[in-house]
Formats: sequence, structure tokens, C-alpha cells
Amino acid sequence: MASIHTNEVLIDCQSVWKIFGDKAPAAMEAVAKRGLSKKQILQQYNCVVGVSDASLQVHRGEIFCIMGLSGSGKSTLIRLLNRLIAPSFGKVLVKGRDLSALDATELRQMRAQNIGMVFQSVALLPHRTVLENAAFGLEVQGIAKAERNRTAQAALEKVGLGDWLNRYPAELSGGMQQRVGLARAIASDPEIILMDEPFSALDPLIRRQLQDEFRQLTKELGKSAVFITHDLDEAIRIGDRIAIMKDGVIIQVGTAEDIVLNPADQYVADFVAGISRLHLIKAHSVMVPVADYQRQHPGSDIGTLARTSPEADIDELIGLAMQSDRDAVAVLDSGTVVGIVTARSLLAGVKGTPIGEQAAAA
Ligand SMILES: Nc1ncnc2c1ncn2[C@@H]1O[C@H](COP(=O)(O)OP(=O)(O)OP(=O)(O)O)[C@@H](O)[C@H]1O
Repeated sequence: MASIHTNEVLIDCQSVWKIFGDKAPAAMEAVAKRGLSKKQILQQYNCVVGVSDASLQVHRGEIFCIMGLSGSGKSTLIRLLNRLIAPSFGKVLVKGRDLSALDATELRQMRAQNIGMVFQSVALLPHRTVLENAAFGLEVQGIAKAERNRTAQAALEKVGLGDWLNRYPAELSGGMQQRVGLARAIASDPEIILMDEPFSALDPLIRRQLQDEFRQLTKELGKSAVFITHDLDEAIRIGDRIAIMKDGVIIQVGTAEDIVLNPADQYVADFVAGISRLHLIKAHSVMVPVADYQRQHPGSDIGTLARTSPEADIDELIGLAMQSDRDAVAVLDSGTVVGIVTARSLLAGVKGTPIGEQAAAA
């Protein structure tokens, strides 16, 4: 799942809190001064903590998934990222600009140009055609009809709905309606697309297809995205990085591989337990240092081993090891052998054990 993302930070969410309820400001003060727990805030202030001290950064070109069970705070967090709601504490910067400092016009402009949103229910306008629905964001921005229709048509073609321009939403399946929602977001051409569980109402096959298309399209267009899901498989399939939330708190941020190999706590470990490692764990995470291999296999010529790259996954490594008469594979980076994957490291990879623990267990 290699991808091109840069270090430029597009969204910088700094220690953000959202507390709901009439006494939210007092509750927030109590949190700051006395460090009250979520439960205490509910008991003493009758307020609900939606998001608790969340910090994250989304880079240009990145697909960032926020994963958590129902009620963990995902929707609240994504709504804070384009100021559909304002934080009780903390700051959200989009391209370096503090959202709380923007006036209504600037905020509208920011949402149109920089940070567009696709919701779980796409809310298509029933009496408008597919084309008019896809062009809706541009219409709101005051773009002339001919131009907005041209742009919307191109976006609909990208999502495979080029033949459906003059149909009405009721004539479309759920998956197709989601595609119109996606086309609407693409047509508006924001740098960052926020997606709140857009595929959750779809059946599994269509859903997987849309996940792959969404990832491919986002990368092709050079967009960045924040994608909410309660499904870890979906997060892994789509995300370059994943934030895992529980009770309003982000408990871990990392690549799927990081999270599977080094879960931050038992909660995350339980979550990732059922995930297949075959395509997730890469050679660089399970290879042993060349010196260690040579110590254990004196006289072995690493020059004659099968070769692969640090990004090769376990599935590919097993194939390579099986094809050769040696049960080890050399990992090369820019022509240099940087490590060796052994039969033991393959087993550890399938199990999802990081290399440090392998060494300790050896
Ligand atoms: N407007 C609101 N007023 C009061 N409490 C709210 C409000 N919005 C969210 N909450 C509370 O904040 C917490 C987080 O909710 P949120 O909707 O962000 O979770 P979620 O992870 O998106 O859940 P789901 O997957 O079910 O949509 C919940 O306890 C919820 O009850």
C-alpha cells in the first residue's frame, strides 16, 4: 500500500476537546483544573465528552482513517475538522490557519476550496438529475451553469456514472448514489475530502469495490482525505494511516502494519487479532540483520539467496521462499542487502510479532 504523501501538514488538530451540554464551559474548566474523568463530567455536570484531548496531523496526499466503535467520537472529531462544530478547547489549523479565527465568508471559502465533506447519507436532491446533484456544490459557490456542468460531468465519468447524467436519484442503487456524493465532492475540487462512513450502508461486495475505487481515485487526483469508519478492514484497505478511537480518546495512530505489530494496548490488540497478516506485514518489519543470519548460518552465501524489496509482503515472501531451495530471502534496498527473511521470521510475520520480540524469543 505504498503511496505518495508529503510532509506538508494540511490539518493540524491540537489537543482538541468537545464537551456537549449546557454546562460545557464549566465542565471543560473542571477538566483543565481537576482532570475530571468522562464519567465524573457526566455525573457532576450532566455533560457528555465527545472528544477528549485529540491531536492528529493529516499530510498532503494522505488518506487518514479514523476508526472506532459506535459512540467513540469519530463523527464529532471529523465535524471539528471543518468547524461544523467548534471545539470546547484546543485548536484546529487547516493549512496553517486557525479555523476559529475565520469569519463566515472565510469559513465558507475554506470549506469549498480546502475541506469538502461527504456524509453517510449523501442527501441527494430528489427532483434534480444526477448531473445537477453532482454540480450542486459548484452551484452554491456561484459557478456558471456551463462550467459547473462540465466539471460535474467529468467527475461523474471518473466515478463510472457517465451514462447516468440525466437520471434521478430514485433510479439509482445505494452504491450509485454514494458515487454521486463522491462525484459532488470531487467536482468541488477541495484539497481535502472528509468522509463520514460513506460506504457503511452498502452490501459487502459493492462496498469493497467502492473502497478500492475511492483509494485509487484519491491517489490519482492527488487529494488528501479523512475517512471515518467503524470497520477495521475498511480502514486497512483504504488508509495510509489509521487513528483508533475509544471513548473520545485517540489511543493509537499509525500505519496498519504499525498497529498490528505494536498495538498500543489490549483494546487495540483485541481489535487487530483477527486481521490477516499476509498482505499487511512487510519484509522490513520481519527481516533479521545480515550479521545475525551469518552468525547462525556460518558459510552460507547470501549472494545466492532469492531477493526482494523491503516492501514485499508476507504472502510474496512465502512464495519466494518456496520457489528457492533455501528457506531464506535477501531483502535489498537500492542494491544493498539490508536484512534476511528467514523461515522463522516468516512465521513470526504470519503471527504478527515484531522483529524485536522475535530476537528476544530466539
Ligand atoms: N450533539 C450532541 N449532543 C450531545 N451529545 C453528543 C452530540 N453529538 C455526539 N454526542 C455524544 O458524543 C459521543 C461521541 O459521539 P459520536 O457521534 O462522535 O460517535 P461516533 O464514533 O461517530 O459514533 P457512530 O459510529 O455511532 O456515529 C457520544 O457519547 C454521543 O452521545
